[in-house]
Amino acid sequence: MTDVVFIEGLCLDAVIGVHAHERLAPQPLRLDIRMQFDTRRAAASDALSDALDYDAVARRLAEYVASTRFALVETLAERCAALILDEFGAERVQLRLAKPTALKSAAAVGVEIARARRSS
Ligand SMILES: Nc1nc2c(c(=O)[nH]1)N=C([C@H](O)[C@@H](O)CO)CN2
Repeated sequence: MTDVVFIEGLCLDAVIGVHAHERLAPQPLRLDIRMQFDTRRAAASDALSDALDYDAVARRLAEYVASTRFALVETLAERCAALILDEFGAERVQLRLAKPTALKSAAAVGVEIARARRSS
């Protein structure tokens, strides 16, 4: 089963970066998220309670990211992926975290990671 619930182009702001000027104010981030989740139950019931609610994920990430002040995109990406796996029951998550304004010479910089839920 490889059903995926995705969020494309989630725009969030965070204080993030290694340079002093990045510590002074939030900067824009773009997240692209693919969450592996069996969608058959939700499709059968047509009930949001059976789905991986991407609106709830987006709202929870916005709340969490706004509270962070990491140096590296790697750290924030890791924490966001863990939050999705732990709180929303996704089997796997692929997360791309980009800084569109960090480098004047680039359209964006960032990191892409893939993490799976650890079997207990
Ligand atoms: N692998 C990484 N390299 C760099 C990062 C990062 O988060 N991960 N961050 C910076 C600066 O904060 C840059 O984004 C702004 O000048 C440089 N390299």
